[in-house]
Amino acid sequence: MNKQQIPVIVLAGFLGSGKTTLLNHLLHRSGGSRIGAIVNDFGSIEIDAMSVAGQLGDSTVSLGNGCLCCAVDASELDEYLERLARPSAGIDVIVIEASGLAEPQELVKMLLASENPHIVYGGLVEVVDAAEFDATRERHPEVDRHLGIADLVVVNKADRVPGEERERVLGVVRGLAGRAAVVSASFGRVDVELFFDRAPVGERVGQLSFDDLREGDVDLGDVGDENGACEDGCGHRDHLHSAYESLSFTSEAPMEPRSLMALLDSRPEGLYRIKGYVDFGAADPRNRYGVHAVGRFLRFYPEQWAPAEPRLTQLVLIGSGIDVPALEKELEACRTYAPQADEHGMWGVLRYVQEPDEEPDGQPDDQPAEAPGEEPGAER
Ligand SMILES: Nc1nc2c(ncn2[C@@H]2O[C@H](COP(=O)(O)OP(=O)(O)OP(=O)(O)O)[C@@H](O)[C@H]2O)c(=O)[nH]1
Repeated sequence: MNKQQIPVIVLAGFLGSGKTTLLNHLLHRSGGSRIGAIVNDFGSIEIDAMSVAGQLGDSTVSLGNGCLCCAVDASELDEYLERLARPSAGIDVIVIEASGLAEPQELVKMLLASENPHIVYGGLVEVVDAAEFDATRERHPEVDRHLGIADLVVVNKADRVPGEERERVLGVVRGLAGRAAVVSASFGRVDVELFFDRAPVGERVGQLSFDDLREGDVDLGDVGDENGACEDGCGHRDHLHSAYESLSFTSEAPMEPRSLMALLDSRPEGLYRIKGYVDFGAADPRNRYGVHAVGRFLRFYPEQWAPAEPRLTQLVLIGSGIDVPALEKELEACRTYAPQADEHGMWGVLRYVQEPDEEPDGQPDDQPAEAPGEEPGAER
């Protein structure tokens, strides 16, 4: 490897497996290394990019609204790589966080094909949600193929899976991952050296070529197949995202907590992933609520509004077989214009706020939220 070349690592994994959490861990624990991040959001509101520490700046860029694997040409990616790899940026390693529905081999191919002399492909890291692993594989057998081309697999959410079951999942993943290193983690807390120094650099990465990737190639011949082609007609009928739709919802009016909880508590099976931020207005004027749903798992994360931050609700909902217009109407119906909050309205939300002992370890720029109890109308 040319010393001047910056390794570019692809961070992939199914919806909600913990890619952004892991990227934030890397950013916080990078020591003297400077990480450039490219974040690819599936929805048109760039929630992942907003959740990345430091957010968008000279070292983090966002590529939103669709999977990078279906970019008609790779020029946008090249442009970002160029920007991050220029010597004046002082970047040591670049991490591309793929959307949760991206086809990793397409991203790897783009990197291998890049003519940018400053970068070199640095390996594929797949993040697996240990708690959802069986269900995800059942719905998407393609996941096995993704693990087969990985250089490092992080079996995340170990905290949600008891000992024996975790060992079983690790065993299955090891069987599928071939020669990749497999590590178990909670909240993406992996040894950072796995990324920057030791793995995923190694024989396997050195050998990965177009030929390796071709084995897992999909049939690109069926453009327009109504059961398979991507919305944008790229024809990648076997891509995970071909069966998924997303809804991006923004509201300037606050959300009424009881109505929103009624909607979330009865969300349809196919609505696998929800992420974003909610403004509950008078029910808790101090905090915005980060929200994450992954399968049946739901959590709210209160955090203080920044002083000049516009009070918006911004949500991305991703699912398969969902009725997008109906969901949008239901969300619109949750908006409230009432100046006073319902006294116990937040109870339903606070059930889903994580306990302190579930928290990932304190990160330098974590901003603790204050309980809404001090505000009129909000109680725990
Ligand atoms: N219990 C538990 N929750 C986790 C862990 N890692 C991440 N989470 C939570 O899982 C949810 C999704 O995490 P993200 O890091 O946003 O997942 P992602 O893979 O970036 O999601 P997409 O970009 O939508 O595919 C969040 O609520 C995280 O706090 C973990 O190890 N244990």
